[in-house]
Amino acid sequence: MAGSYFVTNFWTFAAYAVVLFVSYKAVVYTQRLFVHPLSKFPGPKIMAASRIYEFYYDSYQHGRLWRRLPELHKKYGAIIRMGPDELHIQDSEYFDYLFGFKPLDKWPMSARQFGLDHAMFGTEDYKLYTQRRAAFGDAFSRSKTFKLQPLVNEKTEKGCEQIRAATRRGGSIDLAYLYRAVTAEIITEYMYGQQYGFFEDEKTTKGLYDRRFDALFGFTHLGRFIPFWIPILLIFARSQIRQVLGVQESTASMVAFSGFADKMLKNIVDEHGVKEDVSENKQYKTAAEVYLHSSLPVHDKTGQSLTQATMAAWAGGWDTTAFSLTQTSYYLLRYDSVLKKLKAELNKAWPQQATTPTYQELLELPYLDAVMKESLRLMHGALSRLTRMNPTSAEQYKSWTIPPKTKISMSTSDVNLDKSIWGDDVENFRPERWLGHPELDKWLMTFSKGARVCAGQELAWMELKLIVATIFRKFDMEIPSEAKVTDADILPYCDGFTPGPKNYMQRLPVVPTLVDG
Ligand code: HEM
Repeated sequence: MAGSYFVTNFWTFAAYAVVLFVSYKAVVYTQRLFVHPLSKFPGPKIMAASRIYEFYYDSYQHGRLWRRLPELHKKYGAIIRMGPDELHIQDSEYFDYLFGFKPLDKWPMSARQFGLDHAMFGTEDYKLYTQRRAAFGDAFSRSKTFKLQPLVNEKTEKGCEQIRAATRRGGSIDLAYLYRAVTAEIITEYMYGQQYGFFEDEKTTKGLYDRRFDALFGFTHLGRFIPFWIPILLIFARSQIRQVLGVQESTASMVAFSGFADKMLKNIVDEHGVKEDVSENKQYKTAAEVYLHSSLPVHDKTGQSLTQATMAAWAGGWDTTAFSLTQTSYYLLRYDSVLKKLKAELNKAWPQQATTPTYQELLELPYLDAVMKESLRLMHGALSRLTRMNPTSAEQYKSWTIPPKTKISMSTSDVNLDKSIWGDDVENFRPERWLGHPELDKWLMTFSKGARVCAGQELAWMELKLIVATIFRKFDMEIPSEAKVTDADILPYCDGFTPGPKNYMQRLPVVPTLVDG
């Protein structure tokens, strides 16, 4: 008797709960659609009511919202309501304005999407952000970057040695992997003062940029819906799921690297100590040391805070650059006329390949510059929309007044693919469009803009030019037809914040031969 009483009551309670939940949701959706301060803004009703549309395109379809948004703009205009509290604007002039030096916050959900609350990337508040950015001092400045040229050359030479080995055995080598090893070694040594062994451990290196596992579970985008889960997932569930699925150990190597970073940081702290005083005026070797000797409070320079701050800058500093290097090499090997022009310019500027050109010399080469800019334009930097929020005042976009606390998002890809700037062949790789047009530089948004512009862009530029010039001056290469490399292996397709190709992991096998002279 007591059992059936309990069951009856359970179902009554469950029915009430469902009715209550549905009524609550109906009230919320009605409020969002008809009473909300953003209800007058155009856009699909489903996006105004909930974030399910975003979830479908980004988590379920593995990062495809970035390609859907331009279609929505075509239908609804330059400003659309793309979430209950979010507006997305497609207007290159306005990008320049909003992402300039306005003291705006970042939307908390996008700031925390990788669980890096203590890093620059994860900092919402504008003031705190500028303090954390200042903590890296001149570590990523142009003048400091110039001093890193021997480091870049040394790691590039290590890469060349691997290509030479491939020529000796008459086989192929995967440039996508090789570039990751080069850029990861550069940023690891510059950040932590030690090598990790990316060249020696191909499996680990590939594990770091293999996005299949993340795509399967939609990790990158889940972080924008449930950010507090991400650190926990990364530390525990990831390795559990990996074991259950029998996925290769290399997919967990980010965790392994984190352990390595902690050890390096401990060494640095033991050696230098953590000080709040920056007046010492000392030449610090690594970016982590610069950070440690900043005026940030001690709690920002110890434990998880220190690991996150340095790991975030480290993580932003190699796959991005290597993705762009791989994409550039693919374009060069696909467009013979572009390759010939570049080689002619390099051969003239650098007649003896046994010598090493300086970065300053490479800066004088217009065609190299045009090739790199064109490849970066089509790479976009971040495929995810970037967000800003004014916590206290309204923002104005044309006749639209945007209430305070509204998330305003914009996409670098919208500017990089704006036909009114680049012309109708905007999707094509055509370096010539840059020649004699310095006014176009302002529209290259791949490193974003203003106060939160990519901190490492000077280092990225130096790596891109030195590595491409060196590899293409010293080697001829071709993509073996049996490797069946297509755009799906190389070009930006999935938004994993930074770009990923359709097949989740870049690969570019090439058969190299040595160039004479
Ligand atoms: C081709 C190479 C690169 C591209 C396309 C790129 C692109 C970007 C973009 C678009 C952002 C802005 C993200 C945002 O607004 O949330 C960013 C931020 C950042 N980048 Fe890069 N990056 C590159 C290389 C590097 C390198 C070599 C470093 C070296 C340390 C680096 C360090 C950072 C850091 C620390 C941030 C965070 C700044 C912040 O959150 O405000 N990046 N990068």
